Amino acid sequence: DILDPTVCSLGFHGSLPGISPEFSACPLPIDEDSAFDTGSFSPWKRRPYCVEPAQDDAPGPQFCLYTFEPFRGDQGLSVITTPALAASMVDALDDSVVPPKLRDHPSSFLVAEGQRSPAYVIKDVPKRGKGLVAQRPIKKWDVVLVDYPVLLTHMDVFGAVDDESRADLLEQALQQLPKTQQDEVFSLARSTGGEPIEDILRTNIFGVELGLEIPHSGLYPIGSRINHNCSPNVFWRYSVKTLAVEVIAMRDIEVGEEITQSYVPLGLSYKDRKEGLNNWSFTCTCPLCAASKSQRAASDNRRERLLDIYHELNDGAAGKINLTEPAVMEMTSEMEELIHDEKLEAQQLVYYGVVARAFMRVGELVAARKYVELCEDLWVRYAGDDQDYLAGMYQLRHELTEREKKAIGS
Ligand SMILES: C[S@@+](CC[C@H](N)C(=O)[O-])C[C@H]1O[C@@H](n2cnc3c(N)ncnc32)[C@H](O)[C@@H]1O
Repeated sequence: DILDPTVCSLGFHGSLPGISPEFSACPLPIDEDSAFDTGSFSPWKRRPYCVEPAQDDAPGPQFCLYTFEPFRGDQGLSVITTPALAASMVDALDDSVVPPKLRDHPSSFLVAEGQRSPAYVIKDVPKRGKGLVAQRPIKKWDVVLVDYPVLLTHMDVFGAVDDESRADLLEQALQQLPKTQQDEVFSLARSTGGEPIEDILRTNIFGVELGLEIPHSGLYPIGSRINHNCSPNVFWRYSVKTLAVEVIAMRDIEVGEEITQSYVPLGLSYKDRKEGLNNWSFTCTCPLCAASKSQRAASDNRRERLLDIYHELNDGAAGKINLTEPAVMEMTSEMEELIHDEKLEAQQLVYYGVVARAFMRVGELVAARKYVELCEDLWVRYAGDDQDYLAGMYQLRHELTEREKKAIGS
């Protein structure tokens, strides 16, 4: 569907050579030169400012700074990316793409005044600087907050652009934002020392995407206040169509409980988590990391066993080893218990998928259907309205339906 003119914001029509007239409604890439030649750089606030990648690197794309204002109420947004990707995200700047449920959320910048206050407060938490704490009970799957970025930066900018040009781009990117947002950014935590803007980014950015899964870093002023926990209670749901991050509860959260996410892949052992968190330059003080050595070792054992089960089910599903139906059932219930003990609810998503495939392999289609449905329900919740993420899931359902038809026919 890359040539569908109605989906400009997900394609790269602006950069396609010989663009035909029916696609002319799609935004074209704008860089410094084209903006100068045509005198137009709408919808951006100023003429883009562009830099080339460092000379030593293989020739790469030019990166430009674009600022849009007002964005989501009276906010601003600066984006450092390629001209083609900037053109591809123009639809996302329009408030009309934001679904009503996100506009009405108490934390949304677009919410009507006088709505209920957010479900969290930002306050000091011992040993972790500031953090988000629940100020009312939050139910599993509730949207805890909705946040929009102030700065999006193409990941290659951190490697391919020389230090001076990058510092220049980042400084201008912040200067072009409204003053209140600049103050907000400069009040964010710093952890690595060195040049302040880069330190703020290193401490607070999270990975998002623009265009067709092109990695960018996102600076989200409220989302970035959420501390890390090795058994987190929320996850981030990002939408490339709106640029919104929805923070969703993955279990019930009590009043006074800290709202936490995982900065590293879920389910890692203590040693691997520590290694992963090295990139963030802090020593984790979450309850699991702060637990006694023996408690940590017991948790590591459970996490390792969980991983073993995953591999065994996966190998069985792929036909690399022979599995029996009772073995799949036994591993499935052990898996459920381990996930519960380790508070790793978000992992059910991957485990249910592999359980479904393992049951299909041993010909237990009723159980396979149950886990496909459970898995599908979770995928929809994790992916939100973004159908693109669901393709793998639909493939699994399709395979099962074919197997069921064959079983009925035989
Ligand atoms: C994205 S910020 C989170 C918000 C930050 N605490 C604040 O005051 O704004 C990441 C920084 O928070 C602190 N932090 C987050 N999770 C932590 C944890 N589990 N243990 C210790 N420090 C943590 C670290 O200093 C880290 O560099």
